[in-house]
Amino acid sequence: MRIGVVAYQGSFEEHALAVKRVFEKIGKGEVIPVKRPKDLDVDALIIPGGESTTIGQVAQRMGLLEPLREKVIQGIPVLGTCAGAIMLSKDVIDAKVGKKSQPLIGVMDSAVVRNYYGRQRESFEATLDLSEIEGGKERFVFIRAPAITKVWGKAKPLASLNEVIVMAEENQILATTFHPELSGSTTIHEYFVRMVKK
Ligand SMILES: NC(=O)CC[C@H](N)C(=O)O
Repeated sequence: MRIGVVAYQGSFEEHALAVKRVFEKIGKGEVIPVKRPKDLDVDALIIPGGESTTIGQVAQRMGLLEPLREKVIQGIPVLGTCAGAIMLSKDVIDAKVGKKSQPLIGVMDSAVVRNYYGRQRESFEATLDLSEIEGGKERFVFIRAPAITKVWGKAKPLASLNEVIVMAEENQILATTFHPELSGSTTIHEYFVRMVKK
């Protein structure tokens, strides 16, 4: 199994490490940094947290955005965390400035509000109940996190925090508003690898 991690900006190295830890457990697998369309020869993709405007603009400039969107539409499994979840969502607004145009993949039936938690709580830790993906209660970090304010169609919520959706999936798309790659736990990455195997 080859998992590609979009590697322009943000926490792509931490994602690569988390995936490598899962691959060590199951005995095989390769992590590929994805920067150009030619890097897209992979079985699954991760779009990391960072700054969604930056990741989107660089992806557009590198000619990656269109082929990436094509791949996701064709059904490649994809995990988007934080900025990655923003990139995947169809409906994106910023908590402060509202609608603002930015390059997106825009395929998931979800509405996202960027920087939802505002200034005081720009970054915080919270305990999440992962029972929907056969996990327990774990602590995760939220960094200037968005919120998934709505899902529709085939998208369904997998975890919430104070009634705000923090993890959702739609077919082979998995989105989290928090940073599983910074938690030291590999529960989310293991779940994603199981999705890829299906
Ligand atoms: N940690 C993150 O990925 C933050 C996301 C960032 N606030 C954005 O809107 O793109």
